Amino acid sequence: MQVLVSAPGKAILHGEHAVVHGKVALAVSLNLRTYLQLKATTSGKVCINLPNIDTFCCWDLSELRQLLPHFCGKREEVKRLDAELVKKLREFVGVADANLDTCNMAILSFLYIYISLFGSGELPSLTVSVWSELPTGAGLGSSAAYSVCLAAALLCASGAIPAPLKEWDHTARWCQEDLELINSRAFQGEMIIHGNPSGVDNAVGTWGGMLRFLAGKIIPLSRVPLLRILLTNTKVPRSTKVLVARVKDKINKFPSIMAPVLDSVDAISCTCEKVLSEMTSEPITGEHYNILEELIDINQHHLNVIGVGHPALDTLCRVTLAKGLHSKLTGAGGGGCGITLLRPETDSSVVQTTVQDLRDCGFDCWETSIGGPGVQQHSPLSVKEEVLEILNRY
Ligand SMILES: Nc1ncnc2c1ncn2[C@@H]1O[C@H](COP(=O)(O)OP(=O)(O)OP(=O)(O)O)[C@@H](O)[C@H]1O
Ligand SMILES: C[C@@](O)(CCO)CC(=O)[O-]
Ligand SMILES: [Mg+2]
Repeated sequence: MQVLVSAPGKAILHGEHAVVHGKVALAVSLNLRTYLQLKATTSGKVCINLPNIDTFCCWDLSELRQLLPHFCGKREEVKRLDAELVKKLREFVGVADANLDTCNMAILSFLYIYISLFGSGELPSLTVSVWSELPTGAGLGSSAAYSVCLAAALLCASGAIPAPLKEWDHTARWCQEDLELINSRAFQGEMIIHGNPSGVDNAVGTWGGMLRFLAGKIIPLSRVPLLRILLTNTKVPRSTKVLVARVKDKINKFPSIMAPVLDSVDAISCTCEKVLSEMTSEPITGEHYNILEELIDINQHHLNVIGVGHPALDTLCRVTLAKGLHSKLTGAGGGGCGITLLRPETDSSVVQTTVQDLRDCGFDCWETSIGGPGVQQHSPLSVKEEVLEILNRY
């Protein structure tokens, strides 16, 4: 048995952090994807290869079986983590509670999904290799794309969902019911990595396209205008888990001050959704873009107020504004990535000089297309050769 899957990263247009506290977020998938290959083996081992984060691990099945007595097998409850299993896995991997180490988080989420799916039967011997085009830990949903790929491949390997790819297909997607299963298992992976995720990132990784997310409810936005977006990675490292916890502390400390800010972010997401919808039903005017730009500016100020800005993100906003372009952070902030809205009439020479100015600040910067498909199964022919070469190295 062999399964090859991929899931996209995401950009949040509006609503990051507020969405954790029950407000609306608008998010869109990117054309940057994470790829995962799972191979059933007869080695009696479970191996995981994560070259993006330089992590390679193998365990004997006999070692992993020791975890099973602590796994109670009530697997229908997927909205919460099995605290006993998490504790046991932390001991097994040797991670303290507060440890946020990149490789430990990735290993823990893999082992959690693996044990919770296979723990009540025979543990299979397999090798999983992951490669991503997304920067890790930079606000583009790398953790969600990783968790969605793990969930899809392991659910397939367990037989809980079918492999949708037919002999003659290059790519295939699962039916709605299977996507819901993938999304809920991926949410568990996100809980391990994020602590308290809203679920918006794994929803975009699962369904792709643009969606509105509110309190776990996912509404795909099918009629959206084509937006041109510049992505900038400030390369300032940050952890979503730490930033989400920091925002929660601030809300607890200043509830009456922070609540109106979150309400305002909610109103920004709703206004943006309305404008985007108008742009598909009436001729697009400069005024539509003026409003989208103002919403970006207001939200960026709010994100600074809730404590998730960074001087490098201020630099991004300043450098792009000097060219008449508007930017905000995307994802958890504290560094990582920002988005810049390009107007249809923005000349390519302006884009090029902006990109150069941002690169001169030490940032990575590229124009991206948005709205790509959610989680997919692939035939090897439909995956870029360089990606296949990396996955097949292990
Ligand atoms: N390609 C990958 N291989 C292995 N682990 C990965 C990969 N991509 C992400 N991860 C895991 O996800 C963690 C980063 O998640 P984090 O939520 O902090 O950032 P993000 O998802 O990129 O940004 P955001 O949540 O703001 O969109 C890494 O520390 C690692 O554990
Ligand atoms: C910061 C946050 O709102 C988005 C991270 O991409 C966290 C979440 O929703 O889980
Ligand atoms: Mg994440």
